Amino acid sequence: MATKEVQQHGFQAEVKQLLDIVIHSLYTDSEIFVRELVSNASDALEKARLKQLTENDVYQGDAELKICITTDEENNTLTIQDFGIGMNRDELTENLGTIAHSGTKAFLEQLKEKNGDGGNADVIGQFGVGFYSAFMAADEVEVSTHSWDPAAENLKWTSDGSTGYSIEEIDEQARGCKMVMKLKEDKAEFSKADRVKEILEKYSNFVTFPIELNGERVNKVEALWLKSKSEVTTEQYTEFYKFVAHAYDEPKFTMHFSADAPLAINALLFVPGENQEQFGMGQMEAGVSLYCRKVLIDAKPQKLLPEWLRFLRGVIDSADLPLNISRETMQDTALIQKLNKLITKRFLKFLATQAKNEPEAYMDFYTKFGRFLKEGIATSFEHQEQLAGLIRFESTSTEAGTQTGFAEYIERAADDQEVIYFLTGASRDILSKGPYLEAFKARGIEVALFTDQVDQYVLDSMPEFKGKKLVPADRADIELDDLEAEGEALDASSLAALTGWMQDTLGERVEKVEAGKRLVDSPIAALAPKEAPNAQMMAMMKAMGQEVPTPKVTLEINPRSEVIKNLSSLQQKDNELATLVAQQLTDNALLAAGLLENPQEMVSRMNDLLARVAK
Ligand SMILES: Nc1ncnc2c1ncn2[C@@H]1O[C@H](COP(=O)(O)OP(=O)(O)OP(=O)(O)O)[C@@H](O)[C@H]1O
Repeated sequence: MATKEVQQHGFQAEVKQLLDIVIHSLYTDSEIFVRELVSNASDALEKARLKQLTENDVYQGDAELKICITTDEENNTLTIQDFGIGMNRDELTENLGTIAHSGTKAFLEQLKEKNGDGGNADVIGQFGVGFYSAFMAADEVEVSTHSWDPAAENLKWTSDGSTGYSIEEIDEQARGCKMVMKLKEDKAEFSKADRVKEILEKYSNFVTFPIELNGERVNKVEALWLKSKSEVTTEQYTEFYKFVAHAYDEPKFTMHFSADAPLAINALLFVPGENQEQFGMGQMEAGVSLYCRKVLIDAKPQKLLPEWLRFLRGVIDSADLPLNISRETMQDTALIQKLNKLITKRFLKFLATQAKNEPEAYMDFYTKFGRFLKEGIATSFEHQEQLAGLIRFESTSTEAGTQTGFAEYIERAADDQEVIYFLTGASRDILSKGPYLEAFKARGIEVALFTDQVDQYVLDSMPEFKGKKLVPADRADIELDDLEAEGEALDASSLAALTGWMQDTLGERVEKVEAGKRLVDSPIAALAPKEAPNAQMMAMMKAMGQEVPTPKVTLEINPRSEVIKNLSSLQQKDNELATLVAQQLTDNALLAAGLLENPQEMVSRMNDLLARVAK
């Protein structure tokens, strides 16, 4: 036959960078390349199985879905062959010449960030680098392949993992991929059957397809999720998690349950040990696969669970699903919606139990994954109440650093307290020093303190919890009981004169000035109107590039405060100085509320005031 053309290609720059890391500095544990390649083979087989269900014409449609591994000590090679989906020419270039998948990209970014402090090991532990890991053990890798598509060519991809690769057409190739690793001299261990068997048993026991090593079956196919809980050990769960999630950490929580009604479900779900989004690696992809009686329907179904549960990993198997369901039509079926609702409820109930029975583990989970629950509150009305019960926060009734929940808040509150008070801000310390809490403290009313940037947004989308309205403690319209306050107050007529004068003096700066009962120690507080966004919300809107007009506040003055009393008499004697003091008090109140727009003006006024005092 005629000689076939060999195409030469260069690697994308990122691939070169990755290969360099993989080959020179990455793993001491080079054995993991076997797992990476077997897991790719298993993915390819799952894709082939789906093609067989959905396509009329699949190349070698009756090929057995299995992985065959061969060791050759004499030639120092290891061969991993699958009869999966294979690759055509474009796919070879795309998949084995560039880095398109998120896992590896994220890995490179993390590495870039951490470079310099020598702390690569912890980053590396969290990722797999997929196919390219073959070059940890091999000088040269050959991938011979035929795609599922009958019209595709028989191809061979070859590379030494340095600058590029070649692709040539070959005569015959079974469907799937056959990877031949020409092992490095010092990696000859991987051409030994016993060594490879040991690795396969360690990592690939749960692979759902048969794995044969030199013709002998090595893995036990275990659909762990179909077993009963009592038959499964913690180690098995952990290994299974690592396999399905391509993870390297230990699961934080494992939820294994089955139900017969209203749907037949077997689910095995894991909360990972770490939240990858916390490492700034962009949004995670959904990671719970959908099976029907052990047959994979979709590895990453988008609507099987709400988006805010994208951190979950694992398997949901429902015998009620039609087997030949296609990905496109599956997403919106009533059945998927039912599964979604049912499993979400069940999982939230599971979390509530964890919170009760294992509060420490729950808090650790909450610290890492709490943002997802908040996202749920803001986007998923249906589960809001359940989610709200899982939210944790500090409050004026907890020690600094100790968190509580809404249910406990209600338990502690007086029977006639109809609402839940809260305050949002940058930190507990800042909130405690502000003017808003003192009125509540004086009356023994608990205020929940929220200090995460997203909290205001989240709380705005949650009007109540168990029938109790959520009320921000810095709003002007809060009515608190009268309190017998200590200290002599300014008399009524002076007070009326003072508020009137301040109102005129401050003009447009404020909505109104009034004497209030809520202040105990502070002379003055700026209260936001009921409907206005508060300071935290405004900061968030500004960060998102939105125009946010500063709301006009109501100033509440404390008639028992020394400054206020002095201001009242000063105003009679020295209107100019009194005006400076009133303006300054206003700025102080706005500053405490996080609403001060123009601090420069305040500084020059302060200097004026100081000059007068220091005379
Ligand atoms: N045995 C195979 N059969 C078919 N396609 C494969 C095979 N191995 C790899 N590929 C293709 O090459 C792509 C890149 O593989 P690689 O192992 O580098 O990353 P990945 O498996 O997508 O991601 P990761 O390993 O980070 O989870 C795969 O997404 C897949 O499309």
